[in-house]
Amino acid sequence: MSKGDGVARDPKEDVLHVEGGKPLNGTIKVRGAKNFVSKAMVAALLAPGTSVLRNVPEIRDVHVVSDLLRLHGVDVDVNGDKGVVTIDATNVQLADVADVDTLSGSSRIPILFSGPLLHRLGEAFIPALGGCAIGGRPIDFHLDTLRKLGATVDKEHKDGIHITAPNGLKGAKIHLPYPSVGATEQTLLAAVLAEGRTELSGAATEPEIMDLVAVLQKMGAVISVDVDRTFRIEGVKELKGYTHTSLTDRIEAASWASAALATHGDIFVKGATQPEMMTFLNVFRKIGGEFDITDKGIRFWHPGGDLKPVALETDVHPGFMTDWQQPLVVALTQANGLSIVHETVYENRFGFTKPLVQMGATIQLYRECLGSLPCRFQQLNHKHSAVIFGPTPLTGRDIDVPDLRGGFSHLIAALAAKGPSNVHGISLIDRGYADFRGKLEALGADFD
Ligand SMILES: CC(=O)N[C@H]1[C@@H](OP(=O)(O)OP(=O)(O)OC[C@H]2O[C@@H](n3ccc(=O)[nH]c3=O)[C@H](O)[C@@H]2O)O[C@H](CO)[C@@H](O)[C@@H]1O
Ligand SMILES: C=C(OP(=O)(O)O)C(=O)O
Repeated sequence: MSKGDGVARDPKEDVLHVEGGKPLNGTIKVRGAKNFVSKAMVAALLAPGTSVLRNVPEIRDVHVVSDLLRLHGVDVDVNGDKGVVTIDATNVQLADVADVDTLSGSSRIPILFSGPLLHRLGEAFIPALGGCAIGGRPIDFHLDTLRKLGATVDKEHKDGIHITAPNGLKGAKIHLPYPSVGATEQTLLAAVLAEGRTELSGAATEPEIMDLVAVLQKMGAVISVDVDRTFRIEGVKELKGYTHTSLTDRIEAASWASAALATHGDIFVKGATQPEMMTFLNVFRKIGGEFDITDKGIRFWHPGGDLKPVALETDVHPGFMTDWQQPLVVALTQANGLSIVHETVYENRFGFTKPLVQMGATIQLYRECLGSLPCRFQQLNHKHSAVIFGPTPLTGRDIDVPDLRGGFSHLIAALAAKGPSNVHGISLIDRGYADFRGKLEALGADFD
């Protein structure tokens, strides 16, 4: 994640002193998904009128998207306590590009404004994007999709990438070379109001995308989904505002589950739901973690004794999510034997393991695909496979948070380690983990 995200911080205060070695025990509540809520907020831009989103987490990405919407003349009210965001997109205007650029540095969401702005205003700018620095994160699929729908993309414009569609967008046949979450959402947000039919094959089908489809359907869109990753979108003439409750953040839930394993703890994650977490739960069980699913949430705990190693590959849904990988790797440092993790979604998502090694973990990175199938990164020289040998005691130290999930992983490592750690750049975690300090307190962590 870009550290230039427009939030001024005093480095001396942006640090957590952690006294590790204590199990995390207790109950916490997880709200809506970072990777859905931000997209649903952009969807509101498609329709004049008011949209209401519930179960919204108090994370920085929500504020970034709120401010971006406001820069476009949209009325946004965020009630953090209640977790309700109300958006009135009756008025929409083109924002000042420099202002958007200043804000957009911490998130990848601004690119998703393209379709709605093209429909409402006939033009859009794509600012410099942020998001976690875990790979090159190109936007070629997004631009190709917009071109196929009839937009003109000018990469030479003095203010950045300028997109226009003076004659509106028209339905098209689009195939994604890889099931990209963002490019699938880009297509949905652009095609719902395009003239005619759009067929999107090779699409991603993450639960957060399906919740976005639910929101769009509430707004008046006609979208069908086939089992073979094909979406069919019948363009409609207009949409209206929606009221919707976000699905739970399955990444945050899995992160706390990993924290329970790594610290020998017992955490009840209120709000966690089984269907979106099935793949994670299978792996959690294979490692030796215990869980109990109730109507209110899922309890995760370390039952004592040895944890078992696993071999896993990250993948698009319904595979094992890449965003689950980093926190789980910390737990795997405590499993008895060799675990193998093949990261197939991002080419550069193991940088966070270096501080873990300095804390005592044994983790070796490989350029080869150490999985059942070669991935897109085969022969590309990226260290995208990790072999973790455990159990290794971890010792506290000074750590610099590199990105959102890597940062949470370092926090877990510090909590599992013997002795004190200083985790620097801790506010990066606020982008995706609501009130993590309050939750740590509720779980009995020793920190200040
Ligand atoms: C805000 C948000 O929802 N972020 C999530 C979203 O990111 P995001 O939508 O950015 O991730 P994508 O699914 O698009 O990226 C997956 C892969 O496709 C590649 N790619 C993507 C677009 C493109 O135009 N060209 C291209 O080559 C990327 O470099 C990456 O290797 O999905 C990821 C995969 O589940 C998650 O890790 C992120 O947490
Ligand atoms: C990679 C992530 O997010 P983003 O796409 O916002 O950088 C994440 O949430 O782990």
